[in-house]
Amino acid sequence: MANNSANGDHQATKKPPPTPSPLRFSKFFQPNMRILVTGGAGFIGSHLVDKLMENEKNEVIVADNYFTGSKDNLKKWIGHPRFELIRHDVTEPLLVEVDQIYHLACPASPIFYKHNPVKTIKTNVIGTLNMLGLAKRVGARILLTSTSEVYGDPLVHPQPESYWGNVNPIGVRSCYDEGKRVAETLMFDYHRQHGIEIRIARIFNTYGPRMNIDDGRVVSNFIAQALRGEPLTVQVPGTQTRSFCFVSDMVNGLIRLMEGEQTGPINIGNPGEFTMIELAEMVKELINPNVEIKMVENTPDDPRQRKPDITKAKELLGWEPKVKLRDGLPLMEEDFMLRLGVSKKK
Ligand SMILES: NC(=O)c1ccc[n+]([C@@H]2O[C@H](COP(=O)([O-])OP(=O)(O)OC[C@H]3O[C@@H](n4cnc5c(N)ncnc54)[C@H](O)[C@@H]3O)[C@@H](O)[C@H]2O)c1
Ligand SMILES: O=C(O)[C@H]1O[C@H](OP(=O)(O)OP(=O)(O)OC[C@H]2O[C@@H](n3ccc(=O)[nH]c3=O)[C@H](O)[C@@H]2O)[C@H](O)[C@@H](O)[C@@H]1O
Repeated sequence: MANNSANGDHQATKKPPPTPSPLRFSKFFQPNMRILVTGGAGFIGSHLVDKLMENEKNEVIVADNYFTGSKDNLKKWIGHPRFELIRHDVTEPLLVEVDQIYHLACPASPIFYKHNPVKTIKTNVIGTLNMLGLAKRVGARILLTSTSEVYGDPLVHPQPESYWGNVNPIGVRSCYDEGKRVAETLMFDYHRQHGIEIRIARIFNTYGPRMNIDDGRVVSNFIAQALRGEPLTVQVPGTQTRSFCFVSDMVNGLIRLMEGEQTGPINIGNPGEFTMIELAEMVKELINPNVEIKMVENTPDDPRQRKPDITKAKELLGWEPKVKLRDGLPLMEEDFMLRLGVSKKK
């Protein structure tokens, strides 16, 4: 494992953070916490918005270009006095007055981020630069949703935050992996150079209701296939592993990180590790025992194993996931059946 002293030291910035709006300290006017969620119309973002809106002291602004997200995910909040939805691409500057920024905007599914790789890089680099510029101007705290893909095809297992990763810089996944690595670099440079309050979450595979049907990610693919009675497509060799975190656990982890004192990066994920064959067998057992499991071709640079070391999240945030994969998968079923217009096949 590479020695990564930088991971521990970056709290010690000399510069004071920029001053938040004077209203924050007003004696007579107590404003709500104004929170920007970029990518809030997407899968994780919309669940995060639901949770943030539960707190009556929060005002939530979502900025999203709807590339992989949808207004449907937010329909219960449209028209709510504490909620605003802006069609906006983060590669363009955004002028809003906020206290916190959850910066999620970025396609997450490999088929979407590979669809227009140059745009994916721009979203990660220029988009993060713009959101950091906004954080600097208004004195907001900013949280980046980075990814376990910064570890690439990891040579250390499970992956602690101190591991620097094994990433192909010129492969078809690089627009995402390297884009997020640059986004992390930008976060720390703004922190050290300008005193911005930053938080970095390294998210491991997350699943749950509202994932795009057929967006190519393995859990949504298998559930949709099982409900349609189609074969579950396990990409070879099938022994590659992933660790799957239910979305409600993820959202709690992100909020804890934002509210705490740690910059991160901190792994947020569920350490339960499964091969893709094991996942297919579980979906078959729980959703539709009549479907076949079919081996199909894989895509280049697919990481062979992935499992978070969540010691830091446990110790520093007091966070750990609660929902086991076996309990989480059935929680997606109803949402997928409704959207697919099918009933359970048994
Ligand atoms: N879901 C996972 O397993 C996972 C794992 C690691 C990291 N993440 C990160 O978490 C975040 C959310 O992931 P998700 O699974 O909800 O994905 P998602 O694709 O459902 O959501 C991403 C959202 O960002 C929006 N978006 C994309 N490009 C944009 C742009 N240029 N300007 C404005 N909006 C833009 C999309 O329209 C969508 O609403 C992403 O940053 C992703 O990299 C997710
Ligand atoms: O956790 C992460 O950091 C990243 O996880 C995902 O990346 P990946 O793990 O490759 O996600 P999937 O596309 O769901 O693939 C997982 C595994 O399932 C396999 N797979 C996928 C789809 C399928 O139909 N069958 C199948 O066996 C793939 O070969 C791969 O080994 C996404 O790239 C990002 O959302 C996220 O940043």
